Amino acid sequence: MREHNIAILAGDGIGPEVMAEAEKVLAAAGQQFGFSFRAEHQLVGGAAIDAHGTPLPAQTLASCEAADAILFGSVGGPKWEHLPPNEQPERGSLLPLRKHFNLFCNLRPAKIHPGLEPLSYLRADIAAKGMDVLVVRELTGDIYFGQPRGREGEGEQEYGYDTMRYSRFEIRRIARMAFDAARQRRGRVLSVDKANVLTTSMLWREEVIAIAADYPDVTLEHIYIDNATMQLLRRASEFDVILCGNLFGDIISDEAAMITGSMGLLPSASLNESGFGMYEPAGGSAPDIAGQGIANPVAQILSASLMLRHSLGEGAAADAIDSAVSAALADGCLTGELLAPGSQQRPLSTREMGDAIVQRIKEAR
Ligand SMILES: NC(=O)C1=CN([C@@H]2O[C@H](COP(=O)(O)OP(=O)(O)OC[C@H]3O[C@@H](n4cnc5c(N)ncnc54)[C@H](O)[C@@H]3O)[C@@H](O)[C@H]2O)C=CC1
Ligand SMILES: CC(C)CC(=O)C(=O)O
Ligand SMILES: [Mg+2]
Repeated sequence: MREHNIAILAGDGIGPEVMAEAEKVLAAAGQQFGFSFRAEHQLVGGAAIDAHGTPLPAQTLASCEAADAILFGSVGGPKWEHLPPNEQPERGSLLPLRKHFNLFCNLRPAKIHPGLEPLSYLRADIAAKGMDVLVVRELTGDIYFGQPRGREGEGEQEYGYDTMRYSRFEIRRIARMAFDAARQRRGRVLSVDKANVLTTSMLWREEVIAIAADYPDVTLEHIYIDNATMQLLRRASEFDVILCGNLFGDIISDEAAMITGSMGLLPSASLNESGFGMYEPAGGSAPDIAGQGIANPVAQILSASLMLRHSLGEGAAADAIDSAVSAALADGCLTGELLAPGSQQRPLSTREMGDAIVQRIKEAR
């Protein structure tokens, strides 16, 4: 039997709740498709601060380094917001993990599944046309990592600053990922920038155009970020691959999630050049619903599916998970945030949603 070695970092808030369901689904898929896992569970983020005084303990990093892939939940929450910025869960664990493993390529696939249009926050006639986008977000550069950054001055004169920065190399590298992905899809790349204002974006646009020359079969268009957020609402069905820097990709992927129906539906894969990856929901630790057993586990489960596909060579099992998720949703298995206001339907708990997906994986063979 094939054995995969994975590091599981559930993190904070809803992280552990949805991770438990992803692990159940992985075990069921392994049983069906003849593989098993050696999983190391490690603390990260606020949970690691509470236990070890640091958001990314050496032991957690060592487990990740030894693993074939990392399955990540989410980190952060009000409990740790008083800490100095670099010691908080997000800047002290998530961003360093992305940088440490050079996970420059973040893939966020967002789709309105046929039949699930009513879940979308789009107007019905627009949702009816569907949406199937892949946000390709650069993940290790931009204003999230650029130096210098800081705070200086005092009183009313105190100011904060960050540096938006991209090298030609970084832009070309992520642009190639987007064009390659478009070749496997509908052959269209929409590059998002703010080249009417930002110097970084001017370089971004120049380099994306240069890379496009190697992909004559792919159509390239450019759009400013402000217009992109509104066009996505107006004509979501026309978008294919959306290529973005780190900041704009962060923003537009949350919008794409809500077009499918919920933050809790959007998975992501963060990959480096050798195909090593960390897999995590696009959303965060959702402190507003944590601890209630009501979070939607689908984004975590679909992230596990992306892990099987991109890092572990288990494409058939990934297909089975994706189909089971679609089938469960189509059968009306819905967690609370997916129900329309005033709906009389009983929402499924996190665990019941996981069970519904496991059941459909087992029935599929
Ligand atoms: N990758 C990560 O670890 C991320 C961490 N964060 C952190 O998470 C914390 C909360 O951030 P927010 O801005 O509130 O964003 P969030 O994504 O955690 O939550 C935004 C909204 O979406 C809902 N939501 C998110 N996931 C859901 C799920 N699986 N099922 C149902 N509803 C879901 C939440 O209940 C909330 O109403 C912050 O500390 C933030 O820094 C935020 C984004 C990503
Ligand atoms: C800490 C943030 C950069 C995480 C986030 O919002 C994301 O990756 O989508
Ligand atoms: Mg985000």
